[in-house]
Amino acid sequence: MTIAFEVIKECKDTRARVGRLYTPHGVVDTPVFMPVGTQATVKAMSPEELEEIGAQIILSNTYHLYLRPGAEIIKEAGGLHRFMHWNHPILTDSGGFQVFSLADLRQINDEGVTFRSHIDGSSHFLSPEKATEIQMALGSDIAMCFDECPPYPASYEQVEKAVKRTSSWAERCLEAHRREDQALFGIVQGGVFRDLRERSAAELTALDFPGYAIGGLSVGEPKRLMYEVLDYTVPLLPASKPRYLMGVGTPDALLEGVKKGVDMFDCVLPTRVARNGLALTSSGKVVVRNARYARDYEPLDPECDCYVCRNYTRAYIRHLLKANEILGLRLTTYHNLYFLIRLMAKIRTAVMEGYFLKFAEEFMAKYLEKEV
Ligand SMILES: NCc1cc(CSc2ccccc2)c2nc(N)[nH]c(=O)c2c1
Repeated sequence: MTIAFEVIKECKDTRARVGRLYTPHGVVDTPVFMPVGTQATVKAMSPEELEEIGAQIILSNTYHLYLRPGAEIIKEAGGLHRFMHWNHPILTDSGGFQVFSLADLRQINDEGVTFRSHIDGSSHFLSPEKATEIQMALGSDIAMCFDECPPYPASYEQVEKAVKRTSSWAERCLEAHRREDQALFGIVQGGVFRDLRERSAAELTALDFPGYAIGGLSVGEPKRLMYEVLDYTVPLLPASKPRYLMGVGTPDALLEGVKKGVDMFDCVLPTRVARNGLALTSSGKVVVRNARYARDYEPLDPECDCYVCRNYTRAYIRHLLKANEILGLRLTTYHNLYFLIRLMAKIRTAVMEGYFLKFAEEFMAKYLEKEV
């Protein structure tokens, strides 16, 4: 069995649950936040720092690694774990989403997608079979099906077409998948249309994947609409299998997603906003680049016990960011990842000890969406 999942504890008053995901490269406690390492690195972090922060599993990207350095090089290097010196679980996305969001798409049809590389403009073709072969070559523990994620807003017909393709492509991925030590997850599409979500979930669960992702959300729709779709989509997925909500990871969305029964999350937010000098803290977002922190000798988050908050001040980190010093980006990224990974650990404890709903309410009362 390439992957196994067990539910350890269910929450009484919500769909939240604590689980354990067994993969060839180790065990993952869920709910889990997965740092994104698109080009075989979580930007500005070394694998040792990721371990120190408590990262259990990281994400990487078929689209990017296929274009550069190429799947062959990574395969020759012994696979993605060896290549990037990360000896814990890795999940790779299938590349479809990145083609739509990054490349200048030349054509999409039932066969696959033809696109021009965002790096050098060269022409390429990705199909369910090719995306599956690339992920087998990379050797990730969890590979994702090649899907079509429609934009938001999109017409019912557009979303219906994407559901049909996503289901047909899922069968082709399953057919092409040949690695016993790698799990292939299905991805449910359907936009914000309930009947299409139901159809997509029915067609994918009929294929009996070891895990399921909910795609096509956090693509620009209002958060309350995303939550509404989650409310009726999560129950359509088998309770005994892991549920992964793709591309979602602000603190409020993590809490809401856990409450609705989601086990796995990823988001570029913590690393991306760090590059803009924004720190996630228990009282909300701190834009540490702002002049107001020039003489602030407090840590990024006075309630955080991470290496950065124990040793550096806002004033120093602001100075580094203003001076475009690499250490500024590293320290802000380290803290942001620690903050989200620590939040997930607190959530797991709260579910285990039966106070998750109270924890969620108290956290949200303090974590103001606005900048502090
Ligand atoms: N914005 C949400 C989102 C994000 C990702 C990317 S998640 C990711 C990013 C980098 C590395 C690994 C996974 C998606 N990927 C796929 N395949 N389908 C989606 O509908 C989708 C929706």
